[in-house]
This record gives sequence, structure tokens and C-alpha cells, in this order.
Amino acid sequence: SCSASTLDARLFFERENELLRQRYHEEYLASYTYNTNVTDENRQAMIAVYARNAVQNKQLAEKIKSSDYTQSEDADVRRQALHLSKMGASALDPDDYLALQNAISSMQSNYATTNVCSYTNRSDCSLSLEPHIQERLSNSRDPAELAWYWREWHDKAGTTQKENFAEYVRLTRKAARLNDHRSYADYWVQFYEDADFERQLDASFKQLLPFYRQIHGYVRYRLRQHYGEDVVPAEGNIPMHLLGNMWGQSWNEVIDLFTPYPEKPFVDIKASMVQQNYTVQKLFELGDQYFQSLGMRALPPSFWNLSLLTRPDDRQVVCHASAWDFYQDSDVRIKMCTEVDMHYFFVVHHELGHIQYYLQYEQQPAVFRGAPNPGFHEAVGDVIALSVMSAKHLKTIGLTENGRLDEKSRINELFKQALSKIVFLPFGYTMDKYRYAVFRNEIEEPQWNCGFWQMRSEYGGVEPPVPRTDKDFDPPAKYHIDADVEYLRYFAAHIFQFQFHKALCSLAGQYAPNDSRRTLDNCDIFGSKEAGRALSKFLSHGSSLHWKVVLQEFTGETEMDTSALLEYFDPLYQWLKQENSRLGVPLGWGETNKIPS
Ligand SMILES: C=C(C[SeH])C(=O)N1CCC[C@H]1C(=O)O
Ligand SMILES: [Zn+2]
Repeated sequence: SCSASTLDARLFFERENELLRQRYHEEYLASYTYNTNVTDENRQAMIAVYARNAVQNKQLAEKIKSSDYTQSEDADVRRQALHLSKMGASALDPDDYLALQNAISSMQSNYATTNVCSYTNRSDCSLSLEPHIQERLSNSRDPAELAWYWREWHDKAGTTQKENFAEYVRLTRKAARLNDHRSYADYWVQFYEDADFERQLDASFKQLLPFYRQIHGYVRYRLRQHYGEDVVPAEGNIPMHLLGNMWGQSWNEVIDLFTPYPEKPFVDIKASMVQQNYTVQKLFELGDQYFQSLGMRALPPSFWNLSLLTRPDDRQVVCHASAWDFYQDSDVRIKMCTEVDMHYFFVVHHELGHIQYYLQYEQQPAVFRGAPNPGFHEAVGDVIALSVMSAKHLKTIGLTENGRLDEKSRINELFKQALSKIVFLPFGYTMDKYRYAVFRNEIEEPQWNCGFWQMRSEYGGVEPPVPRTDKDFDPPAKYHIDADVEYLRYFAAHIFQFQFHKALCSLAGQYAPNDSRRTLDNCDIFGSKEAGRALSKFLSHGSSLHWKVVLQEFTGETEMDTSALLEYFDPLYQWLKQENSRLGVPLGWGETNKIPS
């Protein structure tokens, strides 16, 4: 039985959740219209919807704060009240709110529309990040050309946005204070519902640093062999323009420069795709079929009709991949500028993971249609991709012949995985350690750029190809910094995904401890209804329960834990330690000399 006041509370939240769902629906429609057609008119229209809804969200939060719902006897009422009283930017007055949304959307528009001039044809200034500049960073082996594209992009996508970013810092700080947070960083941290979160992050990073140092040392050694000592220092920071990615967040695009066993070549999956007439549509169909093989939700017809899966040639779009929930009639979509290659095959699964989450929790009240830990949402697709990219599965779908690797090929494949999964960690960690420091005014505005590069060097041992000063401003060269997207969700996801993978592989009978035929790096859960049932149950909770409760039901654990990740990569870690000592590879790095000391 429950008291009249609880019945009254439930009615209140039922009504408010329906209104909130409608607000989400119109917000995401307006945002999708802008993201798939970047014009100032669409940008203004989107902000107008945000502003109108912010007033409603603020009123709801204030109504709840003046009630006793957070003390209700009903745990579900308490949790809904807690979530809905968290005001972010909507705490700002209307003028400040509009100014903040203008700053953020202006940075996003700049990022989406920045083009750079070709290194080989300076009069052609039409090159976009995806696919043109990324193709050069992956395939050019000319340090001068790579440095050209690094600098063009950072000058045009970064430095030009300094004023907008300063306005963003000022107004998010004001919003955080209005909500009694010490800073906007503390507003972000509260979404992990764990007072110990930042300490756990630091502990996880420290646990993984020795492994990263082995990878960093080996890569620097091999890069120096290839490019020579004038380009790559023996013991200093790695110049990041050589690493195959604009931000140095994953290095697998240039793995052919440092394959552990070059005599065991990688299968060229892209060539197989091209040879088999793969289309973008096919990549998404394979992903859809994977989830269906687990007994999970199929993509609804509206997904295929309303998504934007390739870059259109008649308008500007925000190419950065994203998945969308329109909070109505299972209307879920992906927007990305897909190309047919292995990188996008991975991104397709990453985004379909978000889509599956949306579909699994759509029955929850609007307030609980999200992940209980931001890292969970970013981990789902990656977990499936760990199975999809295994030699076993690539053979199943006919992209390779060999479904079981010999020891040397296994080291090569584990190294390729580590060049995105382990290399990513210092990058992900720094993205928000830096923004926390800026939001908390621990780095002051005149040092914002040098502070950024000092942290990238301290945590990851990478540096710009050219000297940078505080006259430059490089952070907005990264999408998430422009778009006000918190980033530690990806760091957490890179650890959680191995915990999820181990649990699912066990359920699928694909993994057993100490069974050399059933290791984590060659597990493929394809077709396992057992695994699918567990994953569906995990996702269907949405954020209705604390993430530790939901995690415990799924994997038996209650913490973010690096053990599964280290178990997955152990053969490589042991190999690297031996190889680096055999070669006499120096480990670690000093301070970067690319910023004024
Ligand atoms: C693919 C997405 C959209 Se949620 C993304 O932003 N990711 C996925 C991996 C890390 C991060 C990035 O690109 O920086
Ligand atoms: Zn994502």
C-alpha cells in the first residue's frame, strides 16, 4: 500500500514525464534539422526551441525543489525527483541562456564548416576533415605534409573560436553557481552518482599507465627508425602529426609503421569490402543483423527512412557521428558521413549501440530514458564491435579466411586493438582533466593553450608538430570541446566495455578462464540468445536504478575495474615488456619543448 501523498506524487511525475517527453521530442527534431543542414536559420530555430524548453525545465526543477518529493517513502519518486531537480544551463536567465547556446552552436557550426587548403595545391581550400584531411593523416608519410594539415586544422578550427569558448566558460560557470555547484566540472561529475568518481578515474589511469608507457616507447622507437632522429626524439614526446589521427587519440591508422611482426601482414579488410561490393547500407545491415542474432531489437523502418548515413553534396552537415533518440514511436536515427572501410565499420557499431540502448529503455518514463552512468552509453556499441572485429567473426561474415590466429598474428591484432583502446586512455583522461581545470579556474585564461599542451604531454607523451603559444588556441579543434560534450564517458566506456565483454562471452560459452581456445580476444557472441537476454535486461533499466545496482545484476561487479581489460591484452603486454627490453627501448618522456618553458 502507499499513502495518498505517494499516489499524488506518482500522478505528478506521470504528467510531468509526458510533458518532458514532448519537450525532448521537439528539441531533438530541431537539433537534427540543424545538424543535417547547417544554416544560421536552422541554428537560430534550434536555439529558440531550447530556450523555450529551458524555462519549462527550470519551472519543473523549482516545483520539485519546493516539494517534499525527494523525501518520499517511494524510492522511485525520490529518484525521479533527484534527477529532475538537476538544472544545468536552464538555471540561467533567458538572455544568458541564449548567449550560451549561441556560443556553443557557433563553435559547432565552425567545426562543421571548416575547410583547409591542400598541401599539394594551395589554391584548393575545399578540404574537409572527413574524409579528406583524415585520409591524408592516415596515408601520407611526409612529415611536412602531415604538419601542414595539423596546423591548418588547429588554426582554423581551434584558434578562431577562443572568444566563443571564453563566453562558454563564463556562462557555464554562472549556471553551475546558480545550482550551488562549485563549478561546471562538479555539475558534470554528478552524473556519475559516485562521490568517489574522480579518485577512481585517477586510480584506473595509474593502473593502465605502465602498459601505455610500453606501447608509447615501442611506437616512438619504431617511428624513429622510420622517420629518423631529426623527426622523432629518442626519449621525448612523440610529434602527434605522425600518428594517423588529428588529435592523437588512436594510432591504429598508421600501424603499418610499427607492426610487431611485419612478415605477418594484416588482412586488408577494406580491400575485401570493396571486392565484395560492400555499401554503406551493407555496414548498417550487418550491425542490425548482429543485434537481431542476439534476440535484441531490430532497427525500425523509420531508422532507414530518416537517418543520414552519408555526407550529402547539396548542403553542410555536422559530419561527426551521432545517434539520435526522438522520444516518440521508436523514432531513432544515426547521422554520420560513412565511408566503406574498417574505421567506419567500427563507428557504425558504436552508434548502433546507442540506438539499441534507446530502443531497450523506451518504455521508461522520460526522466529515466538514459544511461545510469554516462560511460555505459558509450560502451554498448564498442562491446559488440569487440566481437565483430574478432578474427572469428570476420571469417563468419567472409571478410577474412583465417578465423584463428597464430601467436604472431595474434600479437599483431592485439597491438592494433591496443592502438585504439589503450592509446585512447590518456587522451580521454586529458580532455576532461583539462576542462575541469579550466572550469575550476585552476588554469587561468592567459595559460589556457599552453596548459592544454602541458597536460597532453604530461599524461600522454605527445606534442604538437610545431611550437604553440597562448596566442594560439587549440582545444576547439576537437568536436566535443565545441559541442559541450563531456568526455570522461569515453574513458569510462573503454574500461567498462571489457567488463561487459567478459560477462557476455562467458554467457555465450565463448570464454572460460585459463582455456587457451576460449580467450577474450577471440570471443564472438554472435547468435547467443543467452548473452542477448542479459544485455537487453541491462539496457532496459535505463537510468531508473543506480549504475552499481544494474552493473551488479549484469556482471556481478559493483565498480569500474581494469582487470578484464588487462586480461584481454595480457599476451601483448608481456610481449612488449620483453621486446622493449630486448631492443633497449627507453620508456617514459620528458616535458614538451613545443610550448614556452
Ligand atoms: C563516435 C562518437 C560519437 Se558518440 C565519438 O564522439 N567518439 C567515439 C570514440 C571516442 C569519441 C570521439 O570520436 O572522440
Ligand atoms: Zn558514442
